[in-house]
Amino acid sequence: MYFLVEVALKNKDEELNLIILELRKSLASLQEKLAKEESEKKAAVDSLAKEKEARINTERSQASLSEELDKVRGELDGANQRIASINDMYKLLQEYNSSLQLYNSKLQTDLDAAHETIKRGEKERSAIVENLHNLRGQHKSLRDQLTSSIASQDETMKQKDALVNEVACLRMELRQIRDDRDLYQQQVQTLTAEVSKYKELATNSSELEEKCLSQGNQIQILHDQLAVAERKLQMSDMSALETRFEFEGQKKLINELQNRLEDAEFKLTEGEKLRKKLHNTILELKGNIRVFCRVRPQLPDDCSSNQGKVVSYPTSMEYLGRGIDMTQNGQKHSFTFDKVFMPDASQEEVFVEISQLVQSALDGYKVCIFAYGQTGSGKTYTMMGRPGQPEEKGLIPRSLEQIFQTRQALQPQGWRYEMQVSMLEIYNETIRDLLSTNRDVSRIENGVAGKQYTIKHDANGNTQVSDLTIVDVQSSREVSYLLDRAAQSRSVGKTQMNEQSSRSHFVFTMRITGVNESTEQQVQGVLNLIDLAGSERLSKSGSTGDRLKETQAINKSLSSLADVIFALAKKEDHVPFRNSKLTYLLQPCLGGDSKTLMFVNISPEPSSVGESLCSLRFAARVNACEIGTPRRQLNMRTSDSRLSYG
Ligand SMILES: Nc1ncnc2c1ncn2[C@@H]1O[C@H](COP(=O)(O)OP(=O)(O)OP(=O)(O)O)[C@@H](O)[C@H]1O
Repeated sequence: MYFLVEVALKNKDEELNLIILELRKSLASLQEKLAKEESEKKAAVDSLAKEKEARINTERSQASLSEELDKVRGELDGANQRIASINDMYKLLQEYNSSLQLYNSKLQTDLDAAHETIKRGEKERSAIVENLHNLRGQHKSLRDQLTSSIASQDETMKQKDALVNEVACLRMELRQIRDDRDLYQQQVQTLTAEVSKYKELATNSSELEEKCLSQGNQIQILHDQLAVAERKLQMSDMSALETRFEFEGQKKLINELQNRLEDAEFKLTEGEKLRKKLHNTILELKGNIRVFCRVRPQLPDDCSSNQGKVVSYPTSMEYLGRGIDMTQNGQKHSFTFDKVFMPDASQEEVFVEISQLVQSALDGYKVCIFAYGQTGSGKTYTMMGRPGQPEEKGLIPRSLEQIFQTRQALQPQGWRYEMQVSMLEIYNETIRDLLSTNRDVSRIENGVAGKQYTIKHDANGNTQVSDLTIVDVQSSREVSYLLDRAAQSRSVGKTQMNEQSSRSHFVFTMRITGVNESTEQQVQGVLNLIDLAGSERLSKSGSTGDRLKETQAINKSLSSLADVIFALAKKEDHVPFRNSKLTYLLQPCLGGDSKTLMFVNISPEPSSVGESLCSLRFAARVNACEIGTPRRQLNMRTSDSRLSYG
């Protein structure tokens, strides 16, 4: 029993040991699990802490993101607004673009039409010229016919006179004969009475009968002669009448031909005017700087040379009035410009060619005319003319007269114009105000510069020179007075500083503001007339000291002008306008939307042929320079604006 209990206990003990073992195992695994879970829990707590931190960070960043979002939203709204305004602007630009395209195509059609009209004009002109030639031929032959008919009429008249004389003689003879006849008839009557008396007395006298017979025959002959003379007289009257009719007819024909000739000549001049106008329009559309060349006549002071003539002009129709040939060392160099004025061209003829350009300053364009050429080639003569000789007034006084006359003529159409002028010179790269009442301020004393004038361009392409004297003017007489004052101001400089007027660039500016009182339109035009200093090489001028400095300054500004022209011609991105005062001042005229014309003045002297060739080559480059289409400054009435250059 005890054994059994012991076995049972042993079994139980084993069982319990097994259970304990199992429990231990499970405890170990539980402990392991617990440790794992604890580590997991720790990790979870860590991660929870991290998450919490992350959440806080996220919340923070969410808050900042919300802020940013708000900001971005604000910016987005702004951007949306900007996009809307850009869209509006885009639309506007598109509209503008399409209107520009329309305008462009209109201009193109205008250009084509202008070309067509020119072609037509040219054709008409040549037809008219041919017609005129034929008419002249007809006119000449008719004139010949007329002279021969006049001669034949004279002859006939003479014949008629002779016949009239003859008839008068015959009439006298006839009268005589008639008297004789009457006498004879009386005699015959008395004789017949006697015969009858004698017959009555029955005595026939055969002698008396014969006499009577012969006298009757004589009377018959005289009657016949009279009839013949009367017929002749009638015939000569008729032929004189015919000649008179013919003469009247030819006179009518000649009058008619003369009228046709005048008509054709009028048409020819009108056609020529139209051609010029269209040519100008084409040039404006092309946007080139126009160049006129003027050759001055030989002067008594010119040193005569045995080299012969160096300047000649082509006579072919194509180049007539536009071509010039310069011969150097036997080699001919040919140039073509918009117009070439020969030495005999008068100031009036030259002005006629630029008057339309001057006119456009009143229409609201910026106009710039400048004269370029070597010293003594006639720049000042062209621009200012000869003082005290009204016939030889230059372009500046003539332009002013025209402007004031047109101002008067436009008054009935409601236009009121205001004019302001300024005059300056650029001497040794320094601006001098020629209308300043305090002359010393702009002068260089002992190498120390006086008042400094600065040039500024505004966004509208208008140029202003600070502190420059600007004078309101009402008549061309006032401007003439100011021109005289400016000339005096220059000549004062000349005596005090031993300089010559030609050693500086002279710039005359007139700003024209026009308002139409009925349409409220406003135009702003500018007229710049510039007499440049003479271009010459240092070697030729032989300058020293102050003169050398002047020549160097002139050469610098003129070569800057050339650089600007060449950069424009090559369409370079950078145009060095700022390299000299002159080019900076002229920037709107050279690089903008103004109508610009250059006179290249040439001396006919053989000793100047080198300088002349340089000037002509420069002018040819200028002529090829495209500066864009001129723009008219036209808007509705605004407040007053002060003078500017371009
Ligand atoms: N077309 C012309 N007809 C008659 N005389 C002329 C003509 N052109 C110039 N002259 C005369 O030639 C001389 C020199 O002319 P001008 O003074 O105009 O030259 P310039 O080019 O202005 O010289 P500078 O550069 O020295 O000022 C003057 O006596 C002038 O009267």
